[in-house]
Amino acid sequence: MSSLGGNGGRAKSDRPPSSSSGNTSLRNNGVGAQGQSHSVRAKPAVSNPRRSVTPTSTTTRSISHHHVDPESERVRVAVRLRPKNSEDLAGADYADCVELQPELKRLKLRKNNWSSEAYRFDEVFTETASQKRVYEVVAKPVVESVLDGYNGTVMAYGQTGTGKTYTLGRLGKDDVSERGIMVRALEDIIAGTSASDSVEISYLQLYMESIQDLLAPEKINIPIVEDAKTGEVSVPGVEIVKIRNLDHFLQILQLGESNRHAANTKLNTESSRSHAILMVYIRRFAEEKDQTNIDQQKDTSTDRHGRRLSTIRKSKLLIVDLAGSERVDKSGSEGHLLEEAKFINLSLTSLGKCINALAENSSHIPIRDSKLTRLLRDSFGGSARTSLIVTIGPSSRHHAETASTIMFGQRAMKVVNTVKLKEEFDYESLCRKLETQVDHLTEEIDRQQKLRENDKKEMEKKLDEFQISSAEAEKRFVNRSESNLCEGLKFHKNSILIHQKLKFSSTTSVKAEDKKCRMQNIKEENTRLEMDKARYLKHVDYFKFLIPYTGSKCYQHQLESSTYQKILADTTQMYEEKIADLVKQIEDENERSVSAEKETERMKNQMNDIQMSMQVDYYILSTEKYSNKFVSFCNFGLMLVTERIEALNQQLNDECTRAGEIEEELESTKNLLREYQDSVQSIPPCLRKFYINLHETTTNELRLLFQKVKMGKIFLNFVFGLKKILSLLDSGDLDVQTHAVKVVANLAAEDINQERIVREGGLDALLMLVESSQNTTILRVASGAIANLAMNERNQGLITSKRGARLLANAAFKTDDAQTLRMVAGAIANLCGNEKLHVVLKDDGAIKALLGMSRSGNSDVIAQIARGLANFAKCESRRIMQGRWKGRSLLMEDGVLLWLVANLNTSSTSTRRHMELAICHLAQNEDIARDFITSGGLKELIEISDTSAREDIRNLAKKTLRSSPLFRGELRAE
Ligand SMILES: Nc1ncnc2c1ncn2[C@@H]1O[C@H](COP(=O)(O)OP(=O)(O)OP(=O)(O)O)[C@@H](O)[C@H]1O
Repeated sequence: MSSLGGNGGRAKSDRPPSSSSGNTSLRNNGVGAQGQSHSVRAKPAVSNPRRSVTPTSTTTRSISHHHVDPESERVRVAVRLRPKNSEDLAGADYADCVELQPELKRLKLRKNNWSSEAYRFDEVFTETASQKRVYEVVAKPVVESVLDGYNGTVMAYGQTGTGKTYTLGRLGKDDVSERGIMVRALEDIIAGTSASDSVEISYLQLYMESIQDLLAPEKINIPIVEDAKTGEVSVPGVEIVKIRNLDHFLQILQLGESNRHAANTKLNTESSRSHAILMVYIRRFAEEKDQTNIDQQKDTSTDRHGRRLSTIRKSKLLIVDLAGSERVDKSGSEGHLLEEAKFINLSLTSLGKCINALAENSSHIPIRDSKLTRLLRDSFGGSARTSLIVTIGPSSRHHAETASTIMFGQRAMKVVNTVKLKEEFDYESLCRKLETQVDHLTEEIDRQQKLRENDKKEMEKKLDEFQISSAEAEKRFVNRSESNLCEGLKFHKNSILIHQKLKFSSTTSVKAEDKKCRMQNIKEENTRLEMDKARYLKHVDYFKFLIPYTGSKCYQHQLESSTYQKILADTTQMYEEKIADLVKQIEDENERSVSAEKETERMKNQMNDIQMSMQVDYYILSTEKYSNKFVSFCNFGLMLVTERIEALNQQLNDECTRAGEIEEELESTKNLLREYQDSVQSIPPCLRKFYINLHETTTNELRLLFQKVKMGKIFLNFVFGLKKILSLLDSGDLDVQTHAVKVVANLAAEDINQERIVREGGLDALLMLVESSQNTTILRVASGAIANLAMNERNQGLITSKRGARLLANAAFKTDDAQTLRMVAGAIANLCGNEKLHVVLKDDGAIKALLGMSRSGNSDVIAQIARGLANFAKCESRRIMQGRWKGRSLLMEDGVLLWLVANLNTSSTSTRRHMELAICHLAQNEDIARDFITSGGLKELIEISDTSAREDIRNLAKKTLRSSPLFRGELRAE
């Protein structure tokens, strides 16, 4: 399961690399695998799987199917700076704690007063960034992917009053350009869904570890339910409202807002003390378009009632407005509010811990520590696409909170989610569809069965009739013509014979033609013979006519000669026979011709019969073929449905098996955790060896450690070694001591490590070094470490209570090394910002020492001195203005004003700004007004009101000049 609760083992190859620290180092380039795009959403190359539905038997089954097309994606983080409010402006602070470089997507945070660090984010919004732009960069890509079926989270994190609710929850009733992410997201979701889809919301708040329904505030303590198999988190008791349109949503959101509990704190009278979570549930219907089933789709994409059948994509958008992340002590919470802040801190702290653990690829993610982390388990390291906007204010007063907010954002950027498309079949529809298909097919099969039976009966009848008629025909054939009729019968059973028969038929016709020809010849021959006979008879007649007239004996003789008579008789007979024969032949031929014609006619009739029977055959054959085809089609359909059911069964089995595997995995992870905890209890031998032997370790090992710390690779994980490292601070080996103090100084640079360093005795050890070490490097590094610790309000009192101010003052006189003096001055300057320590600082000689360090002439040192004096003077003037203090400035005795007047015009711009501020604030002390005039302060104040590079300082100087009667008098006198 990959979520807040359990992706510890996942490789994070695409995690953004972190670069080494330094005065302006990039702690996190933050773009990593996702490239430079500022868009939160890299349009996923997630395929759009379609599910095919196949016809089945009459039983249907609904099996949950989660399509998984995972894609690694880092949590996207943007930072937004709130414009200065009246409090920020009134304070006319010496410097903002951040500098934005939006074109580089970079933010520079003043690390301390001599250096800053740069951090890169996915986007950096200046105070002028519009709500529209913030939505489009931070939330719109998430909203679009939610519409595509992915879960998404948009979350705001930051100190109270920095604009989380403004960014997320602004309704913009009067001015739509003011609308926040919630309204804009719903606007896009409503526009991106159709009437058949559904958009529902619930709105809840997490307050004091209790979930309350903001749409039904009477519902409190609503439990969170986690699906053991899918890990999905739900809050089943909450009200879910189906959204009709944007106006409807605005009404609901307003109702929820009015129910949201907001407690006043000193920091912001409208500060929200609860975490508000808007949940938007989207169900979208997607059409089936699987090409493989296109034919079946044509028939079955609607059920019998004409309803369309589809898959469902269910996705969820969380918009989370976290409670303020400031510390309890600073918000001035008391009593109930203190309790409340503890709970708020508990959930935010555990969110931070989870994010740290995920960013560090830890095997244990403490998701169960709070309800907030349980609710957000899918948003960090899970399968949702997540965008985080961290909001910060400009004021240096909240430097520590701003720094911790920025670090939270940086760590969140290292968290990688594995987004997954969540698509399910609309199982109800699928069942309906399968049932419909089954009904349809069953009906069709019955109908076809009936048709087939009818056809069969019809065919049998026809076959019978045909058999009868063919038997009769056969009989007739046999009777009429022994050979030809039999042949004819065979023809109808065999197409080859039919062709032969056809051929025969044409041959018969040819023979008839021959006969006609021959008849013609015979007739012609006959005619010719008849003509010969006639000619011969004429010849005989002519001889008979000549005989009486010639009397010629020869002729007589010839005529009476018996031979001649015989020849004549024979010839005559021959001709007569021949003629008779020919006549006979003609008659025979005529007879045969008639009989052949008759036969031909009969054969033609026979042919018609045969063709008729052939058509019957063809009909029988095609009907059989059709019904066979239909049967195989039905069988195919049945087979597909059966296969589909089997596949779904298989899938169910697979998922059950997978669930079993996951449970086993969980069990083994738990065992591992137990082992790990055991091993933590008794520090593993390797670690023990490493740290116990640290005394003897070479400086190279320490160097390596130092590098690691410098690279930011070791933060809280350093627990095992911190004590040992601290013990090395008083090592006899100078080299070891030097490296050890460097390690500690670098650890102290991280806010997150400071509490532990102080608890483990690190502050004492550092002060001891400042007091006793003669080594310049050690002195410089130890002072730097103390300066870092002194940035944090909670350490400042501790430092002075441990004589830190005096030790730093002594150190200031002990060395002339400019870099060491810069650190010492920086440390004192930080302490000057705490009004409770002013007296101690003065009494312990820290102010005098501060001024004394200007002897170095080093501009960096002078910058720190000026900053310290500005801090001091500002705190004093604030107390005076708030009526909490009256009296001469503690700075006057040590000659601060004279120093300021003397150095003002020779300093660099930024140092000059601090000096100008110090002069302005000192000028507000009425009790030193006269000294102020005589020391030349008034002249400088007038100059500042006119020429200062900063408008706010010019205004402060003018205001001071106006407000002091003495100054006004002086000005009039001039
Ligand atoms: N970008 C901005 N532009 C203009 N005004 C802003 C901006 N951000 C915040 N504000 C104003 O600052 C004030 C505090 O903002 P908001 O209530 O949103 O802070 P928050 O971080 O939600 O505080 P809390 O944690 O207490 O809820 C509001 O008056 C708000 O209108």
